[in-house]
Amino acid sequence: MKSISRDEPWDGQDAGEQEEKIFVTVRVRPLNAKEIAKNDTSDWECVSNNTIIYKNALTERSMYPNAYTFDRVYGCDSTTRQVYEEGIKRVGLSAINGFNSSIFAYGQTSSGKTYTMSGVTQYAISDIFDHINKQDDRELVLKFSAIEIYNECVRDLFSADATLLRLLDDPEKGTVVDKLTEIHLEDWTHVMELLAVCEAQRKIGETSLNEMSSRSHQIIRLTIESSPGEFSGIDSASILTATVNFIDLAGSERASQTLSAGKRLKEGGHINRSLLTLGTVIRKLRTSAQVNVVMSEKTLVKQLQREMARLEYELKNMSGTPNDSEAVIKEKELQIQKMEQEIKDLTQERDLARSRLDEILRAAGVDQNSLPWSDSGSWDGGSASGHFRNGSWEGHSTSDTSDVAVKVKVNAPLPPIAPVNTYSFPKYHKLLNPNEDHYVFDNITPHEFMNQYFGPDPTQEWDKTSQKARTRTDSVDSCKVVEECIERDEANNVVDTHDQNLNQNEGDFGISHVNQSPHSSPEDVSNTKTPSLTRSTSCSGIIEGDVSSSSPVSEKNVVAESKSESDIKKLCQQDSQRSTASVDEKEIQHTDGGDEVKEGFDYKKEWCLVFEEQRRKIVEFWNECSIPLLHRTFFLLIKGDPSDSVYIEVDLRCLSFLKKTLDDVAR
Ligand SMILES: Nc1ncnc2c1ncn2[C@@H]1O[C@H](COP(=O)(O)OP(=O)(O)OP(=O)(O)O)[C@@H](O)[C@H]1O
Repeated sequence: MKSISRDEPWDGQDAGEQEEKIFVTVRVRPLNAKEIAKNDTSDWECVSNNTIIYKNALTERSMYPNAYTFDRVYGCDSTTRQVYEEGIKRVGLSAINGFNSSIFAYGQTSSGKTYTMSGVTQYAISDIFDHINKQDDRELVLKFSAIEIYNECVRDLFSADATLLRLLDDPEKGTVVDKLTEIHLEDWTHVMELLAVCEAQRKIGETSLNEMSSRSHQIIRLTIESSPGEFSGIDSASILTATVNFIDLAGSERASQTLSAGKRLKEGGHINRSLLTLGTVIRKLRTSAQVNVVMSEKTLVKQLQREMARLEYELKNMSGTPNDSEAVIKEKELQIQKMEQEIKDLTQERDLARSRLDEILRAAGVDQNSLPWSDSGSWDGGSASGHFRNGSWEGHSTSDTSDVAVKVKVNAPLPPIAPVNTYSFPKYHKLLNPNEDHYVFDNITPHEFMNQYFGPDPTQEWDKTSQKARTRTDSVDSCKVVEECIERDEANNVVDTHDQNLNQNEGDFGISHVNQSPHSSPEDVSNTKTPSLTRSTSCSGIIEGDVSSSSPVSEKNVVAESKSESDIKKLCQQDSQRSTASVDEKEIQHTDGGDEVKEGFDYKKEWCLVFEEQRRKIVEFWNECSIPLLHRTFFLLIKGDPSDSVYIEVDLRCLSFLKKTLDDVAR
């Protein structure tokens, strides 16, 4: 049972003082004779004045709450008088004060709507009559009309013929029923007669659930016209009108339960559809969405349009403040809007970064003329300067104690994962800082540069993998050779300022000075001697120095063939001249004696593993971040050449940064 009341007040009442409210009550019908005979029990129980619980926790309903709260609930021992007095009366009588109001009975078939509504209607009209009799300053006229909506058709319950009525839109009154009979109420006996006619005229039918089931929606409308009394002195033209609707809706029903077929089934379809529409319209009114025109065309909704408008007002202005759930929904909507905006901004930033990166890579390829985009998996040689040369990697290694640079030439390709101070990015450097010959960017190493601009290295985890791969005995051996060579040079005090200059000017594209890096620490230094570092592992035991040609390389050989400082200088110069020489990956060249030591380190295998892992990760990121196809095509250029590792790393960092940002936003 639902009652609504609101409209213009009269009798000098202030609308603001009037409480506008939707009052919802529930009444439980007692078991009928049939149900008692079947030993049925009621599933519902009123546990307080406003809470009702569902006792039978069937699996079907286990998803739903079992306690419901309303303005008022009434058990099966309640009387209609009680139901009327404790809530509905105030709403019904509000029409006397100029407030339009409606009293709905809504519920499942055979739940007792007609039983309760007929009683409520009588009590309300009776009370209105009483009030009119007491009123002396205004003249009140009561008009009575009744319609039923049956199978989407409107019928006048006081019309002799069965002519269907049309609904018209009046600019002032809203929806009106054309040619509807309105009867002036004379007295209480007259009321009872009219109510009896309505009952007799209304379509009822027998279903398995209700012998006298209402098959139509019934609306009894009582219109109260108030005009100033003969001696009131107020302008007689000011007639005020208010209406109260008593709406007994047909009950919703399941065809399976009502066992309806044929005509009953058709009626049931109309009833359910119209009730569904009514519910949808009310729900939409609440969310301030515009009610669909098609829905408004439904007869029941159209007829109740004024009530709908009032309902909308009530729902939106409930006690002046939105209820909790509405506030939460609004808050969430705002959050969603904000997040959508953030995602939009981030997407733009990402696209911008992507296009810049693409430009950089393109430009780098043009400038260097040496991008290894060939299937051969190795560098072609050519004009590559600085760090990469003829498929080799060159750099200077220094000890933090002596600052002596020992030039190391590595024939093996650059391993894919480079720890701190081991990568160099001549291409980026040249592009971003073309006037500088050194990779150092405001005194930061390329790796720091990468960290600064592309975020932390997402491949740190893979370092472990690659480290594992590199901890093979042969790698260890080869690294030992490098370390021993360095130590040997230190021991021989081959310190020369010229060499230092040489180191700074020529070789810094390679290994950065450990003691120059802000991140350098004793640990870093010691790390440079572990096989896990790129410098060591990628050396593949190839040292431009006095390394014995015998294999495995022994300490003895290294010591015996240590270089003098002039030798080192010479080596550096030779190296820089030999920029176009082709070098076999698996050969070790001794520049002094021309001896060749062949090593069988298969770094390609390792690289393949790591490359596969990186590629997998990149594809993962693509999918997680919904990277556009255009960007993905960039990866087609990466054929798995170890020297591509720098591009892969850049890509990974960008993607991981993007992923992290998106995750943060999502959180
Ligand atoms: N509170 C009540 N006390 C006693 N009997 C009741 C009560 N409510 C309903 N009944 C009885 O239950 C039966 C069904 O009631 P009613 O016809 O009012 O249901 P309804 O909801 O209008 O059904 P429908 O939607 O099918 O028209 C009737 O016989 C009615 O007398």
